Amino acid sequence: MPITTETPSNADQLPALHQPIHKALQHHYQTLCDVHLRELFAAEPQRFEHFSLQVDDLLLDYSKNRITKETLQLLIQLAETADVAGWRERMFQGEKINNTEQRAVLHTALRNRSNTPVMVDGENVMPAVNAVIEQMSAFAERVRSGTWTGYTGKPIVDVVNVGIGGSDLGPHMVYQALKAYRHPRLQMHYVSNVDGAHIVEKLESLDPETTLFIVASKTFTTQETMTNAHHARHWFLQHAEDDTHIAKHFVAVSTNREAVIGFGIDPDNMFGFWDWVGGRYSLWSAIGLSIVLAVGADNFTALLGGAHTMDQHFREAPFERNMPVILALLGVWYSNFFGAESQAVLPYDHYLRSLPLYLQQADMESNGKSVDRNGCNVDYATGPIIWGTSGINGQHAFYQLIHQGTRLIPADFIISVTPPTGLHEQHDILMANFLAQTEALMRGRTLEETRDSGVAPPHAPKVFAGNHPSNALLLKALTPHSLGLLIALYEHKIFVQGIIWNLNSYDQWGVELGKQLAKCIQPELNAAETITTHDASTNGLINYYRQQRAQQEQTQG
Ligand SMILES: O=P(O)(O)OC[C@H]1O[C@](O)(CO)[C@@H](O)[C@@H]1O
Repeated sequence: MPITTETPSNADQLPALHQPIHKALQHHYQTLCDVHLRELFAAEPQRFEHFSLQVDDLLLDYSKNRITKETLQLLIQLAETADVAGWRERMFQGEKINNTEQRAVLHTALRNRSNTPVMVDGENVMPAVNAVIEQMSAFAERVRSGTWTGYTGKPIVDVVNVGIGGSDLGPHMVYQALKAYRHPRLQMHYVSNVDGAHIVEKLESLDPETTLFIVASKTFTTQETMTNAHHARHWFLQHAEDDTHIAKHFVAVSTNREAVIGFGIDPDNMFGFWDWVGGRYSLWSAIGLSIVLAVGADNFTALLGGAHTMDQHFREAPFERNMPVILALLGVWYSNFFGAESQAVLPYDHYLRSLPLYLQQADMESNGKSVDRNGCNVDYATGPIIWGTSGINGQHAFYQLIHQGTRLIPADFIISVTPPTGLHEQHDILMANFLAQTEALMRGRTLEETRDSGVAPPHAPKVFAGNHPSNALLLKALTPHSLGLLIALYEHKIFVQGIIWNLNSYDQWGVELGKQLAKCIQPELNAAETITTHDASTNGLINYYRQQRAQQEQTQG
């Protein structure tokens, strides 16, 4: 039996991993865990056809996974047992599936290009969604055309997005990814860290006359963002002097109108969104304002369109042809049966270099949980550790461990067919490495093959066990549309895994405790008396810091 704090009386409410299907999968795992991928490929020459799937501009080849058709059938039964289809409908229809905060989860409404009504508390949210898109587009047009000017009449050149977590990672990643679509005059900057070095370094090169700040915060209370925003405001006023000029240089993106007004930003320059948009799912909302400024409304709409295409696919395709469902089930297979602890994300694309970072928040803040939606401790693995970096660079850093280390690390390899730069020779090298890595991980190299390959002895350290699973994701090209497809694919994968693990993927209580403690500790760093209210370690560190700082201040005079 599960180690739970509260055991639901109704067996139907038990997590899918406590239902008989789990036993069936465990049994199946025993029959497959020692089978090598080489054998699976040898037994099934049509494996690519059987285990690949295309959605619009995105191809997923999942044939290099340690699965058979039976595995998939059983995993699909697991998804059915968890009622993934029912939960999926509840999400799309605006039910409050975020049960700890009593909120709907409707990032899909933000990109609902078919504009069908989406109801929350009896109200269709689409008119409000469309109105904000209109507002962002009109504003972006003014900034891009140069008709929106700074306080001395010059067009805006630099835009600084001040935000953290979901109010930073998504827009920043998309801005990098869509470099080819950027406005030639406008440059976006992203300041997130409260470490003063981040904003100081950024402001060094900026001209207050031509800089626009977007203060991006869902709550408008996040300490890091508000501290940076106040610093930016102070810096700006040192130059502009008159605070009526703030209206031309500061805009806000938030759900908290009062706090925006309190900061001194004209509410006409506020772009709103709603509590049913989770921070890590918010790049499609007004949080994407820097994206609209950089690439224009049409390209932003194309990004939304790509995500909408994936939403429709996710909502309608049968599980056996459903890309997010398949990706999610493969992850569950490795986490809960093979004991894999992490998942590598390896984009072979310089412009997607921030995708692993973005997915770390999306996935780990969503499914990094050990209490399920019924308040019970789970006794199975949930969200994996997401990590990775851009391909080739990673090959020369950590791939050794993936190939020959002791851990099983499933990896997603991502690449575009068309290079964004037009440099075909380089792209072929990239592609060849992409393919070589997935092949090497899958095949490995036996002792005999190592000897025959002419490699000098000793041979044993040069043997590769292989049998390492990977997915290959190929975009036709990195466009706003295909990027939308890709991001939404991962969002829905996270959703499906959360349902199978019986989690609420849309709250994040785990980040709150540290925030609260920091608020207590901050004044203590400047207290006159020795601090004794914490554990010995924390007290010791606080007091060491206070003493050292006092000594340094004394020396500096
Ligand atoms: O947009 P806000 O409210 O400033 O929050 C920023 C981030 O802080 C968190 O609440 C915790 O890291 C994230 O979920 C969120 O994306």
